[in-house]
Amino acid sequence: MKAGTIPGLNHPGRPRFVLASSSPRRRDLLAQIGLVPDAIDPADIDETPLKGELPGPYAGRVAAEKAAKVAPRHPGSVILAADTVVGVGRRILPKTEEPAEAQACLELMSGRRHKVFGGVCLIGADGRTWTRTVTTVVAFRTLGAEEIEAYVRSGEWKGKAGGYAIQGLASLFVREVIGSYPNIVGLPLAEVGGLLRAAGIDPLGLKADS
Ligand SMILES: Cc1cn([C@H]2C[C@H](O)[C@@H](COP(=O)(O)OP(=O)(O)OP(=O)(O)O)O2)c(=O)[nH]c1=O
Repeated sequence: MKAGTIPGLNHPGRPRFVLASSSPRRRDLLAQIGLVPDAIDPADIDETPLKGELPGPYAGRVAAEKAAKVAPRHPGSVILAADTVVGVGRRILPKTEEPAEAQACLELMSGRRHKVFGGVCLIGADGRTWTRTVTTVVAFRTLGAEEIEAYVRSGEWKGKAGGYAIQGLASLFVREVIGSYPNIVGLPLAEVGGLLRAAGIDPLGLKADS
């Protein structure tokens, strides 16, 4: 094997792999483990939380619904879908679209911990389905009003769960991360690697689990 190449993920004969996501972060995270999807087919579903739904179950449910929506369009393919949800206590924070929403999220998270729930759903070529939710705890330091204003002006929060993106300027706010870092960005890679292997797309070129 050539130095620096990743052996297993794109091996000939592996099942066709479809990423059911429009997120460039998810594409980048998969590229980090050497996996280039054969197709990208985002799922357009209603992401409204159910009445009283908690953030963890919500992340898993939405990921499963995204995968189930896309799977019939790709028979015989492996489908991966995900959903990233930020929760403070029992509350689900929005994917922020307006500056005032982002400001409210940052004020809420300032000086305290929140949880990022990464729901992932993988459907195998034979229709077997795995759904997992991975939790990462993130502690923000106390943020000044001017810092929050400056961050809101940056626009980096647009379309991001909880109104921030840890891979950018918001890294300045993070005092501590407990758990998977890539889960915050969009995919819990350790978990995803295990599921891919079970579905016959074997990271590191190991034999797939049966
Ligand atoms: C908390 C946080 C979220 N995010 C992003 C990841 C997700 O793209 C987004 C949450 O929205 P999602 O609904 O999980 O994903 P999406 O709408 O971007 O893409 P798709 O539904 O097609 O898969 O927030 C970051 O990029 N960095 C962060 O630190």
